[in-house]
Amino acid sequence: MSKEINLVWFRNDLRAGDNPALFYAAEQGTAIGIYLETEEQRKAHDDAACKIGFINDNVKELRKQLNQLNIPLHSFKVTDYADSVEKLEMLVDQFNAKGVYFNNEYPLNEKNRDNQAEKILEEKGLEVKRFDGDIIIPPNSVATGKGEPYKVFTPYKKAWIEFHKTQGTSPLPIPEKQDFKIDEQHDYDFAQEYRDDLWPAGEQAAKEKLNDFLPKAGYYRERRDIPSVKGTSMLSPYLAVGAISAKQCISSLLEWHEGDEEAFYKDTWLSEIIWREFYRQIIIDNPEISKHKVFKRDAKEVWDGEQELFDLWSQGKTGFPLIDAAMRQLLQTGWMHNRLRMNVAMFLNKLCLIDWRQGEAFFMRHLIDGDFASNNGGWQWCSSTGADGAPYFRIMSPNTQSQRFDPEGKFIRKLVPELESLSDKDIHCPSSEQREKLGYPQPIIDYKEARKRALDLLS
Ligand SMILES: Cc1cc2nc3c(=O)[nH]c(=O)nc-3n(C[C@H](O)[C@H](O)[C@H](O)COP(=O)(O)OP(=O)(O)OC[C@H]3O[C@@H](n4cnc5c(N)ncnc54)[C@H](O)[C@@H]3O)c2cc1C
Repeated sequence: MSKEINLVWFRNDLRAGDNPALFYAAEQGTAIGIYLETEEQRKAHDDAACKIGFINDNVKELRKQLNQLNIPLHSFKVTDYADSVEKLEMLVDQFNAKGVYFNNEYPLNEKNRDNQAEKILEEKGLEVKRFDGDIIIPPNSVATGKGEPYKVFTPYKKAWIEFHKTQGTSPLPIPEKQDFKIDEQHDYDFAQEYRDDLWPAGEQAAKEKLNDFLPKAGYYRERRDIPSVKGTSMLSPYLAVGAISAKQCISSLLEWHEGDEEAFYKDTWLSEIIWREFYRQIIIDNPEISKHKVFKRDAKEVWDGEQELFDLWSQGKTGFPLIDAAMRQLLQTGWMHNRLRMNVAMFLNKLCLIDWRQGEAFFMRHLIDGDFASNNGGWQWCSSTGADGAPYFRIMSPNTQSQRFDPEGKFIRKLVPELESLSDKDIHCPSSEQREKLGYPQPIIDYKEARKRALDLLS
């Protein structure tokens, strides 16, 4: 007797390992993979061309991986989320499927799309199964003593760890090879350019990146703030498209700690993965964030800076070497170091008084790891409007940060070559004459004045 067909609707979970929707669909019957590229929705969400290109290649790598298990993967172009639900309905009929399996996505548009798909498919008599593959502990697993969602990271992290101890860390394996003959597979190619030398696509490549990083995990705490050093994992693009799961990452981290749970739960890198979980829980609890609202309802929003400042910031022409180096890193690679993301965000928002939402959208349009929850969380943290955000008076000084985290100007020299010849001291803040001689812009703001203005407005 032939097994029932279940469609697996892939979205930001482009992997075969630790993929609950795929695993259980295959366990229950014959799995057929579907990927729907929503062109218009991507524009509406400001997704970067480099991220779209990376997704395209990850879909192709996933197809290769699945085909070895006799699981086909059909990819199609649709316009928006409403269209993707209609397409799914058609595919269900075409494949005579009994069920549709997928892993939840948490931003509001995606949640609405999924609820709509579930309703329509269930009305057609299909079995719809939803899983949580993008988060390690299921949504709403932890709450404060009053039963409310956490708004502050440290107690959230503590509760997260306690919950996690009861849950275990084993990721799901890849499904067993199925008995199915693949005929033709529909392929929609939406290739775009991205730095595939830095981020080769696929789950295998993601695992190799993780394995390169783990031996250095012991130095993460001391190196993670130095942009000239490869001190962080650079796994964010893979996590954003789901080529690797956060659970797979931390299970390897526990192995690296040789199963020593005490050391594992104290690990700084684990803490960063928990920040990712925290921001996901924040958008689950606060759907209005997906509609561009601030988390802290009483936060002051005083953003009336000149648009020209935004334009110069976005081109890496602020006259502040560290800020310009950071923005050029983003424009050239699609990625920016975390310390620099904080610096450029505070610079734009607090010192230039530009609405953080403009910076948030610019980041999405250029980041290969663009992720709504983490990006919004990061921007609202920096602008002091977010959950457990920086206090309003915390404004990073670009020159002090530059001296502290790039003391010899190694990072600046690489990204702002016109300053290469300057001494380690001068490179952080060249004199007016040096700027003129080297063709480097004068500072677009006076730091001290801008800082004072921000403090007056925000206090
Ligand atoms: C203004 C701003 C915008 C940001 N936008 C994004 C974004 O769009 N996408 C994104 O993935 N991260 C974003 N971050 C968080 C962080 O900068 C990146 O995750 C990190 O730089 C990625 O590099 P990595 O993979 O080497 O990180 P590692 O230091 O190796 O950390 C491992 C993983 O933990 C997660 N992580 C680390 N730091 C954070 C953090 N502060 N918040 C949430 N998750 C974190 C990421 O998934 C990361 O890949 C933003 C931060 C700020 C301040």
